[in-house]
Amino acid sequence: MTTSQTVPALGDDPFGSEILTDPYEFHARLREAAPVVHLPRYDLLAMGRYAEVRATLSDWETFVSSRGVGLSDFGREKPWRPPSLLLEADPPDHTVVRTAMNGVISPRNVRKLRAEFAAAADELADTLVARGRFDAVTDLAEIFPVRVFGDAVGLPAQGRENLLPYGALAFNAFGPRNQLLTDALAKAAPVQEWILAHCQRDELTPDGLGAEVWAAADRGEITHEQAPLLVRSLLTAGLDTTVYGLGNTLYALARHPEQWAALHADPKLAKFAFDEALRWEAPIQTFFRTAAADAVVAGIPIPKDTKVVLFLGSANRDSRHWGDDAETFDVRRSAGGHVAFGMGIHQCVGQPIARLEAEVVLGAFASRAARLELDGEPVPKLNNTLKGWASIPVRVTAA
Ligand code: HEM
Ligand SMILES: C=Cc1ccc(C(=O)O)cc1
Repeated sequence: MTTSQTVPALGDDPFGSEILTDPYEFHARLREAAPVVHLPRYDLLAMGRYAEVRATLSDWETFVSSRGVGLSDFGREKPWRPPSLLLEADPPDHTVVRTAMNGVISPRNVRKLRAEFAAAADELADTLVARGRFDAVTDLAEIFPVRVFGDAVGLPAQGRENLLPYGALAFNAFGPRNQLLTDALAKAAPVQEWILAHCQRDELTPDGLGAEVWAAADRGEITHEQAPLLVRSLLTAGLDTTVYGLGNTLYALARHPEQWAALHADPKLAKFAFDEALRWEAPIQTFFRTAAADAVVAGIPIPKDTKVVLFLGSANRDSRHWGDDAETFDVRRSAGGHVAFGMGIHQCVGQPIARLEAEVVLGAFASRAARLELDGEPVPKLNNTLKGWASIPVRVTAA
């Protein structure tokens, strides 16, 4: 008897439109069924409970990333692009590159970004609060990160419209080759060309994070052949994630006016509101690992070469860890330990930048707007990996 014949099975398609739009009912059944569940549609083993997701993310030796962190097993299929030197690498190779990237996204380099990020946030908040009614995604969440992070990396102003489609392609590519991925691949060529061109030193400003990656190569921390791939990591992971993270945070706050009131009363809650929103609606819903050896999770055998899918969004709402009010959005909750940024050696290296963006944006709006409310039906934006919104009409009442 193989594991897939001994654990409960769920016939759902977690990459179908229904669950991508609203995953929470499926997550509840997944958590209830068992610590490890078989998804026969993709012949995957799935984990939806906090304890097992956290443990599997932390056990990088057994559950490896170098065979891909999506559905595709790089041990069996050619990746759609050269694998990431961070996300899709294991120690010791990963360790060297991650150490270099930790130096690029250092506290000192992030502190240097604060003034420009805050000025851009204040300018955007002044404009949008004066307007009174706007779209929290198209006027804010999709604008702010592209402006401030695009500048921080050192990209030219022209061509930035390639960034979000490239990220969407990369995140769709972690999933199955369904219509979402097929459509993204169909229009990928010009976008990929622009991205790869702008990983080169001479396309980046001399004082940005991209230049810092190339300077790490000059110091011998990484090779010059690796440098463009590391800049590609920044361009792949640094935009869509924060766009969805900001959008999801504003959605959560607009859906819970009493939570906005708490934030308006105390704008220092901004950091907590962001973490709680990431817990409550994780921008990245799933990541995969591959068992490099026979393993056991919660007493369940997981054979070597098995692909396991980890439902981060489900783990973040597991009442076994978060208590009976796990489904409640509460900015005063201590959401520390959530897995929206992952856990372990691959835990998000860009966290400090994502948090800085959220802190200055939420702080700028919280101090200017006494009320934030939905002003129409939000429209989901479907992606195999990312959960978030294409549009969130809101209206604000100036303080
Ligand atoms: C709200 C925003 C963000 C979210 C939710 C997020 C989420 C994540 C998650 C879940 C991982 C772990 C992947 C795994 O375990 O396989 C990760 C890794 C990573 N993130 Fe983020 N991220 C965000 C923002 C950023 C930003 C702004 C950057 C760039 C500055 C970035 C760069 C990276 C990189 C390079 C990795 C790979 C790290 C490694 O494998 O060692 N992320 N992120
Ligand atoms: C968290 C997502 C993510 C996507 C791509 C990369 C990369 O390309 O290195 C890293 C993280």
